[in-house]
Amino acid sequence: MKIQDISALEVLDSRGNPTVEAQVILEDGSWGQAIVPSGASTGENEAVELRDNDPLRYGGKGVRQAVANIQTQIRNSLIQRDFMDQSQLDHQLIELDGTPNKARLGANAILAVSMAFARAQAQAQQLPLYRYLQGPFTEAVWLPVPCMNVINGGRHADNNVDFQEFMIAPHQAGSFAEAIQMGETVFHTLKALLKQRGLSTGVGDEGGFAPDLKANEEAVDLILEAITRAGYKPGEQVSLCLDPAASELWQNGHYQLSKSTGQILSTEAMIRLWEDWTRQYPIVSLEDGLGEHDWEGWKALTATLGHRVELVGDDIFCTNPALVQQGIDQKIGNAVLIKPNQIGTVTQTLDTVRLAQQNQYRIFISHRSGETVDTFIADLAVATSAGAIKTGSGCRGERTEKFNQFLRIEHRLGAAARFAGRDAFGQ
Ligand SMILES: C=C(OP(=O)(O)O)C(=O)O
Ligand SMILES: [Mg+2]
Repeated sequence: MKIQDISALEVLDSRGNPTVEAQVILEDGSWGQAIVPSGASTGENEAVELRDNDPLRYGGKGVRQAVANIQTQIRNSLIQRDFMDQSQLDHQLIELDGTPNKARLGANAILAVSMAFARAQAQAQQLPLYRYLQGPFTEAVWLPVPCMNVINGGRHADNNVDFQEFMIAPHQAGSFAEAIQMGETVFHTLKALLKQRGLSTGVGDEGGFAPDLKANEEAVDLILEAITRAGYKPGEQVSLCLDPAASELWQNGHYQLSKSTGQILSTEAMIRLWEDWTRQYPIVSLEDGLGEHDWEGWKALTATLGHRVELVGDDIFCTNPALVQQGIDQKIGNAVLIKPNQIGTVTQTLDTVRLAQQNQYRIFISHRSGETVDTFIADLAVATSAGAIKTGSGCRGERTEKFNQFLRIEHRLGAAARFAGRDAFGQ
């Protein structure tokens, strides 16, 4: 079926920065729309997010050029053409861009069109998006564990906590709906606990609380207490996932805890810290425990902890199949974080998922810290049978809308729905 029209406009993300929205209309009137998100603690090898650099508009963060690229070059090369499938469309976009990292047209422009086309095709084929995206994957009936980021630090909050994300994983649930209820109960209990301790209940970029604390460990202690007070057993019903986003701490070959004590740690000291934390606390998943340049450190971390903890690569892999392949070859990590805008098309995102799964690496689907109410990643998680998703926590609409989409999918699947549970972390 031919593409009849493509359009785009500049809209806003949850940080109030511009981002790209695209619409694709097919000749039968089927229609798809999508908005791309934006990261703050980005990996160096991510596909290029095109910004205008005009200091008089949004401090240089406008995306008018990316929008113009959709309305002119991309539109001209796609309309009145018939694409057999998602892959053909995406490869046309990659070819048109002509660079290895989508620097010419912008990954934000390309991904918005790729996602909008997927939605239009799903509508034309009368399929829910998760079924359209399912492709050669196993049956799309698995709902992931919602890993809710309840304390924010690092680049995502103006507090004194160095590590970026402290998440709860309510894995001992019978359904996604029950997991959300458990997670929200802990979230609200944590709020009451912070209030009682005289700590701030203001939230960071991803909806988790962002208090100033005595030490990074206090974040974990508070969450464990909230889990217990909420009536759950830490480690049995609700465990922890961390994303310290260690690339952000990396300075001159060391890790610097500059928001708290200023302590400077070697790679070996960081590995020891994660060994201690994962023995002491019920941590099932550790993302970016070391930085993207520290491949030797990652090898040692994987050899030390990989048999008992999920080690997720975000900045080091950038959802890029070539980098994931290098990681597999060098035995780095055992799971891949999947963020479609790190690579820039739906097809390449699915390629990375497939490569990881074929090599027994788990996948963990992720939002960005700058989000919108677009729920594409929820359908992507079900389509790929991803065991886990992180999409913030309980009180910001752009995050809860993803939870709501999972609730809709679970409702729609009815008795066929399955909840991933603890297996999602290889435990
Ligand atoms: C979601 C993350 O943050 P950002 O979107 O800022 O990269 C992350 O680091 O995993
Ligand atoms: Mg990360």
